[in-house]
Amino acid sequence: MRGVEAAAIAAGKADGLALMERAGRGVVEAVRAHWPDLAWPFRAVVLCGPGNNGGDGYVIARVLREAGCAVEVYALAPAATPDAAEMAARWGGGVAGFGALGWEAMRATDVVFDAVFGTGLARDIAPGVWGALVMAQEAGARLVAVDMLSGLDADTGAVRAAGGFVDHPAGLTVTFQAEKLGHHLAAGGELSGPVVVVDIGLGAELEVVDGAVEAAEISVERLRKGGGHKFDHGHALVLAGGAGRGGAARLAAYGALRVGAGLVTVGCPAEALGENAARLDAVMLRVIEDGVALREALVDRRIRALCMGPGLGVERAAGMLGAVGGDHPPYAVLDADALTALTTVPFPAALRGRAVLTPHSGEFARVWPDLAGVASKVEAVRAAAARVGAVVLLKGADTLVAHPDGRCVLHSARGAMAAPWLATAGSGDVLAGIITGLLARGWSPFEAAETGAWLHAAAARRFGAGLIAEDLPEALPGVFRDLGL
Ligand SMILES: NC(=O)C1=CN([C@@H]2O[C@H](COP(=O)(O)OP(=O)(O)OC[C@H]3O[C@@H](n4cnc5c(N)ncnc54)[C@H](O)[C@@H]3O)[C@@H](O)[C@H]2O)[C@@H](O)CC1
Ligand SMILES: Nc1ncnc2c1ncn2[C@@H]1O[C@H](COP(=O)(O)OP(=O)(O)O)[C@@H](O)[C@H]1O
Ligand SMILES: [K+]
Repeated sequence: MRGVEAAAIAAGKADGLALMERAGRGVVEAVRAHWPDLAWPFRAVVLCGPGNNGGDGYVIARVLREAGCAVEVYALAPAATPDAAEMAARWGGGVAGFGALGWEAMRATDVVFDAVFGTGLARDIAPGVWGALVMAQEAGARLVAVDMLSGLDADTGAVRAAGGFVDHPAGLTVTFQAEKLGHHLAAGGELSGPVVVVDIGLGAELEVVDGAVEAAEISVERLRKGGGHKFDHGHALVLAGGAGRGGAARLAAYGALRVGAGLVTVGCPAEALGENAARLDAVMLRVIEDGVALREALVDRRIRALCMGPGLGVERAAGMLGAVGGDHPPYAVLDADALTALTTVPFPAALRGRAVLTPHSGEFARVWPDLAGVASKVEAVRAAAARVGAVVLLKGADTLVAHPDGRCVLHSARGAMAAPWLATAGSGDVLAGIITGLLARGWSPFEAAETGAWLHAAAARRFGAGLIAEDLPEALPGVFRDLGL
């Protein structure tokens, strides 16, 4: 974002002061629009940092004063950039230090504006800074984060505050020109609250910011089923584990079938045949005892996609991974036990460019322990994809999908897109199945993963509260109807 601003300023599209004025005014307008119940004029506290985020704060203070609000300004340190210093001068009112902040002032205020740090956060914030934000929340004021809640890293969403931080989301975050990754990833997804974007006029061509990570999208036209018979829509094979362990694979199988694969077969050991037969109708069944049997099954080149992992058992998964190869390897989703198996067997070379790996954060740390500590989830998942030469989808409310070539998309389930009922046993198995079904239909791994994440969350939202994993495949037809399919 700062690059964008610098480019706009250099190109003569805007000067810093004009952008800051629009930013500050935009925050005040966003507050008016977001809280129609807030009586004007109100009492406000503005917390200002030394940089341009603080500069926005001084604009906010002045604009509120003009609107008749009683405003108190507290500065962590004097304004240290030319633009912020100019805005502090234009404010011209009293400025107290953070040391003067107390419960009395906080309890007497309606809205607290956090303009301490924005995109320039460079290290952990001092306890006095997060303490002030906590005090605002506990005193019952509405907390407005200017650009970023101070202490959240704008790129990674990580909290940079030793010893503590706020434990409720901001009442509102008002950001400029475009959302930042830090509003969606890690703690930022939880703590930013509703995020409103204010256009400060940087120009439409500059709106895609922070490079390379874009929002996950779907192609409705590609989801449409054209003509042809069932084999034209692909055959998916879901590998299952032994007796009593078939639930996860069955969930995946129904995900694959509902997303439109022409045929879906569950491959299980003979001991689990009876159990699966009793539970499956439209999904077919065959005995696949081990890796040798899998290799034989894959001679049928109509089997376009494999789902390996849900309920498979780590040892069985390792054997199956070793069997995938030959001249015409299938496309594959590696989830759950197949990911754990990657700690003992190598990723099959035949699946390079043909697989989607779908770890949650625990599985990610197991497979790539050295990447788990990387502060940026984007960098970690990109590095993992590059290492295996396959698509990696790192699950969570902030799902990221990375291609080995560096492309990366974010599926953020927050705000209007929230899908908290997905946090339920077996929902990941259905996601693996949905992606497998799309691979069977001929989608590329990256597109299948991106679209799978989108459909999975959309199905959860459509079903709503009370969702369990079984409901996800059943909710897909409704999602498709909503999309006009
Ligand atoms: N012209 C512009 O560049 C515009 C900038 N805008 C605002 O400017 C912000 C970015 O401004 P800056 O780049 O000045 O950065 P910030 O204002 O976010 O913070 C940078 C300042 O804080 C200090 N700092 C960083 N981390 C610290 C820590 N943990 N403890 C103590 N001090 C710390 C730095 O030394 C520097 O003085 C954006 O978030 C946005 O709010 C908007 O006004 C839009 C226009
Ligand atoms: N709070 C949440 N908001 C949105 N999606 C979530 C949330 N919690 C979990 N999910 C999604 O639910 C799925 C859970 O998968 P996983 O952890 O593998 O569970 P399981 O192994 O029980 O199937 C993932 O797709 C994940 O992205
Ligand atoms: K801030």
